[in-house]
Amino acid sequence: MRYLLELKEDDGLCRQAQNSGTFYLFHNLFPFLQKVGSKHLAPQISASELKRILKKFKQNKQKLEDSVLIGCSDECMAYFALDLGSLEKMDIESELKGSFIELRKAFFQLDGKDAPLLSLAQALLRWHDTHKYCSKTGQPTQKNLAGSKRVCHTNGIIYYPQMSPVVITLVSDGSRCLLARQASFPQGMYSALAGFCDVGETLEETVRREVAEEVGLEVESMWYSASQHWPFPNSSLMIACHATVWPQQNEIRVNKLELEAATWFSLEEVVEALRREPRPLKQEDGRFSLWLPPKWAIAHQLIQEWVKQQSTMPA
Ligand SMILES: NC(=O)C1=CN([C@@H]2O[C@H](COP(=O)(O)OP(=O)(O)OC[C@H]3O[C@@H](n4cnc5c(N)ncnc54)[C@H](O)[C@@H]3O)[C@@H](O)[C@H]2O)C=CC1
Ligand SMILES: [Mg+2]
Repeated sequence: MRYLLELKEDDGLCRQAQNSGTFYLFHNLFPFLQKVGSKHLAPQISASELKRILKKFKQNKQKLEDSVLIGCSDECMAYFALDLGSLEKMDIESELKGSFIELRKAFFQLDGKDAPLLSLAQALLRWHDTHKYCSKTGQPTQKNLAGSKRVCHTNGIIYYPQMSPVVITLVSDGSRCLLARQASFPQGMYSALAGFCDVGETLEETVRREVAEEVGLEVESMWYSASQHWPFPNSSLMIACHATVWPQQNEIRVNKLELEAATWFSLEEVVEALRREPRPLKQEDGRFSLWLPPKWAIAHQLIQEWVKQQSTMPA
C-alpha cells in the first residue's frame, strides 16, 4: 500500500517501476484479452515485451509514460495499463494473439482477479482521455507519471480522478425480495434497484428516494452490506444495502421511465435462479427464465445474503 503511494508521489520511482513492471493493454478503452475455453484472460505484458512491440510498430519507448498505475503485487511488481489506440488494432491483435474486446461484453467471463483490475484501468484511462484540458483556463493539463492526478500548470489546479457514488439496494418485505430490470438488461436478467446519489444526499436518503422513485415503496429500515467499483457507463462506487418495507405496504408501482419491470420473488424462485448459469435461457413458452447477476457482481452478493438471512429466520 505504501509502495503504491510512493509511486504516485514520486515520478522518478514510478519511471523505474514502469521499466520493470507489467502492462494490461487497451485499444480505445477495449481491453486486450485472450480466450481460453469459455473464459477470457487478460495477459500481463512485461515491460521488455512491450518495448519490443512499440519498436516494431515504430513507436517511441516514451509511450510507456502514457500508462497509468493500477496496482502492484505483494512483491512490489507494479501493474500498469496502457491504451494503444493510436496504433492499428488488427496488427497488435495478430502480434499478441488475442483481441481487444468491449469490456462490457467480456466482463462476466473474466477471471475473478482480472475483472477489478481491468475495471479500474478502464475507468482511469477514460478519465485521463476526457480530462486533457483545465475546465477553468482551457489550457492542457499534464498527468503525473502514475496517472493518479492531472495538473494545470497555468494556475496550479490539481484534478483527481472522479467516480460517482451509486446505491444498489435489495428490498425485502420480510418473505420476498424485490428484483427489477431495465429494458437494456439481457433477456430474463433481474437485479437489485440502483441509483446515483444526488449532491448533498446521505446514502440513507438516496436509498429512500430511489426506492420511492423507482417502485413507489417506502423504506422501513436499511443497512449497509459492502461496496464495489463499477466501470459502466463511467466510474461508479456501488454501495450495496439491504432495505425492508412494511409487509402491509408492498404494492409495487413501477416507474416505467426507468424500469421495464419490478416484481416480488419468493425464496424458492431466487434459490432456483441462483443455481442457473448467468445467461439468457428461453423456456418452452417463449419466455425467459429468471437469472441473476454473476457471482462477483455486488448485486449477486446482496441476493446471496438475503437468501442466507431467510434460511436463518425463525419460521
Ligand atoms: N450491478 C448491478 O446489478 C446493477 C448496476 N447498475 C449500475 O448502477 C448505476 C446507476 O443505475 P441507474 O439505474 O442507471 O441510475 P439512476 O436510477 O440514478 O438513473 C439514471 C439517471 O440518473 C441521472 N443521473 C444522476 N446522476 C448521474 C451520474 N452521475 N451519472 C449518470 N447519470 C446520472 C441521469 O439522468 C440518468 O439517466 C449504473 O452505473 C448502472 O450500470 C444498475 C443496475 C444493476
Ligand atoms: Mg435506477
